[in-house]
Amino acid sequence: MSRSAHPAGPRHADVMPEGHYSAPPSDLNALDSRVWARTVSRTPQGAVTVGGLDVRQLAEEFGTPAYFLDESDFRARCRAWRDAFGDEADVFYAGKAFLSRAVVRWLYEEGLNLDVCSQGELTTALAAGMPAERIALHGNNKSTEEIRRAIEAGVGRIVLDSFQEIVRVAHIADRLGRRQPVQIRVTVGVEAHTHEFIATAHEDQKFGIALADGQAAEAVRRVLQLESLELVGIHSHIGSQIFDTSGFEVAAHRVVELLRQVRDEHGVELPEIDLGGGLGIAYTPEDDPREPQEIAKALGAIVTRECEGAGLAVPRLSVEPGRAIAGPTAFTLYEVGTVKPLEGLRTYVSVDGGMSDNIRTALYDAQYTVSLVSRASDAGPMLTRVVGKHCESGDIVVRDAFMPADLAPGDLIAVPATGAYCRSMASNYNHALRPPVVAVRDGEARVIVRRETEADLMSLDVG
Ligand SMILES: Cc1ncc(COP(=O)(O)O)c(C=O)c1O
Ligand SMILES: N[C@@H](CCCC[NH3+])C(=O)O
Repeated sequence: MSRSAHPAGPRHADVMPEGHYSAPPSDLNALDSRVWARTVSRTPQGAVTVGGLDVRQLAEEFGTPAYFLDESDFRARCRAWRDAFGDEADVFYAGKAFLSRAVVRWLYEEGLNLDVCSQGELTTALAAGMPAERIALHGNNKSTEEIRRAIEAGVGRIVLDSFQEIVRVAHIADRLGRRQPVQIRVTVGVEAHTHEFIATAHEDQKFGIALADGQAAEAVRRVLQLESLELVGIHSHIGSQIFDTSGFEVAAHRVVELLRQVRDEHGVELPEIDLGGGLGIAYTPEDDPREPQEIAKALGAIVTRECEGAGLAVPRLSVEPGRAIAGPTAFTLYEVGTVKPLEGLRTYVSVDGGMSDNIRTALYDAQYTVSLVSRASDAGPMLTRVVGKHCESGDIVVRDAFMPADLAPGDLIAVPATGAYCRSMASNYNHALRPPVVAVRDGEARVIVRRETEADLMSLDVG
């Protein structure tokens, strides 16, 4: 549909412009519990609260844009994963989704382990007191310094990603006089039904060692020969924002086949299998994620069945959810700066943040919803595009959203489900100051990552 074909007309015209939207929701003031953190609700007076605190007061105190994270929801999700997998399995929260020292303490207290994939994440984890044996180190190109720090700290596992890395980790462990537990990350050849940039188990990509051509079996041979490495298991991560367990089923089948091969060739039964993370969340009410209980049951059953078929003892299972824990627990609060109607197209709503605090829309064409939160409105719907303030026309936060037609500068709007991969992927584009993360719980709000300041920016610019 070409844009010039759209007649000028009412704000949401008879001939609708291209986009991902369906009909306007019947109630623009409703907050769909599938996409909002658990303690978010709208008061009878119209404003929205989180953890019992009014967003207008939060904006007043902490400014906008800002991420507000529902701590009790985060902790509840940790517990749900922990309880669902029980004592026979380990849950490693994937720190890349969002990590801070407060988060590390919550993970520790709720009984989760932690997957880190960089020195910064490792430092954060250790600084907040996560016991090293509960940390796993990932990465397709870990530096020698990262490896040294991890081994010295005594991390529970390093996940090996290439043949060069096998030698590198073995050498460093040897020099430090350690025997380091390791897993080998394999690519199982599954095409995950997700965006190309976040699928990770097809063979033509940078992560892992391929099962298909015997490379993974060769990696096992090499690791088993190295005194300073203790091979504890095989790791597979098939991608991200995945809704069904069929990809995990194929992955488990192929990983168990490798375990069988290893037993037959070396007489060794590897005690661990990690199926990675990647479980999807609801960004819009159309998304239908599985509950941890259901996932745990399905994955446990798949692994048990495959191992029984191969005559192997069932290894200890681990998983690495990041998005599924952090994602739904936060929203980004923005103030509307300008409202620009383009007749017959849509209304552009500019907010005080943008692609610097949420790159996912630009990067993956991710879909989000948005709501007016500083008041309720009984105005009719208008089709909007929520955009940021960056010098980039692709600076879109929410591509298509219906908002009340009386939306005006000064209103506060919020985008839910921004707890994962928003603050952690935030940038300083246009010298933006990255927003704070404010944890809210039982009527109290606390900054856990402070807003960047101009002084922070200037301190990097050494003249
Ligand atoms: C090895 C590994 N584990 C876990 C995750 C976490 O993924 P998600 O946040 O989608 O659960 C990732 C990222 O995709 C990953 O690469
Ligand atoms: N950052 C991605 C997912 C990649 C996860 C890490 N392998 C996202 O926002 O969806």
